[in-house]
Amino acid sequence: MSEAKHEAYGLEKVVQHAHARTRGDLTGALATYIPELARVDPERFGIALVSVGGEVVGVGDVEVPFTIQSISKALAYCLALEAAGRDRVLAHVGVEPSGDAFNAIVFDPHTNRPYNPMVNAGAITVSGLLAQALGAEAFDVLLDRFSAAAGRKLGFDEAVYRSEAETGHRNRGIAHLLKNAGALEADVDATLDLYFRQCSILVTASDLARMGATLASIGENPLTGATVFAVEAVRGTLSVMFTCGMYDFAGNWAFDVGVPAKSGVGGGILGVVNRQLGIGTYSPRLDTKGNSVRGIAAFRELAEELGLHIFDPTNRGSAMLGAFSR
Ligand SMILES: NC(=O)CC[C@H](N)C(=O)O
Repeated sequence: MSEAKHEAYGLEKVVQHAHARTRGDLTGALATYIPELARVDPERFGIALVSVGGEVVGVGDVEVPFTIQSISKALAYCLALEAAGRDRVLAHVGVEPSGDAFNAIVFDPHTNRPYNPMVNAGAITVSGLLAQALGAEAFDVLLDRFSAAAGRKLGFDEAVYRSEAETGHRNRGIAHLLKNAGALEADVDATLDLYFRQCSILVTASDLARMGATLASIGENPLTGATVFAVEAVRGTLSVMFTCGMYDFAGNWAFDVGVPAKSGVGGGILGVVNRQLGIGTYSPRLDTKGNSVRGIAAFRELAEELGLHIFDPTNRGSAMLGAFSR
């Protein structure tokens, strides 16, 4: 599409087209490791965009709540960089892509630390750092901060939390191995409790887009004006989202879509177009790596249509939204 045509169509039309072109892909499967995730409506599909100038576009099921799951890893890492400090966080969790599945039981052999905070081993270590730094208040602080990033008070799915806690033997195994390796200092049970709780926070595609916009505007929520995260923490978070956010699909994603992102097995993807846009998608059917099939397809379409790839010289996202006009 030419630039002129884009402007005539407007961003809403571009998003509508991305939704229409990708909604027919019914491949993939719901997560089934807990009954609550296997019960969600597989047809749901929403795409939401929020600019750093505060413009909002939503198409499809953008107000349907689902559990944030692994997308919490990105925001928890951002909070840990602040609460525990950069050096302490880096001493416990690396920043190298692992190339392994999200729940792999593998640590960096050079450091005996988890590879990065975007896979379970690293995220559990981050939850431990938060549990230590914030004590019994850790979950409340985390939920408040996630809520501030979304610009509204977020809820929590008690049933998902209970199921995660009851069935999370692999995560328990990982936590004990982290403790054995010295990467995890905090109490194993307190750490896992925080990890399972943070995975069970309820969000919508619109929330993810607003959270993304908060990261895109370097920590300030563009809709509320609140300063949610420190600049340094956002920089570190976006870096690991870019290199590790899509698990063992991260390289492919960086090549094709080219924006920092984080996915979760609840079906959400949060994407950040630096200094321009937050993008949130929801579609619960997952591919074999645990990423939303239609979410990936929608991001590919948007990246192509709007030139969102970090190295794409034809970026048109901000021009269309007037994102730099304020
Ligand atoms: N990839 C994910 O979203 C994984 C989250 C899930 N609760 C787990 O820890 O296994």
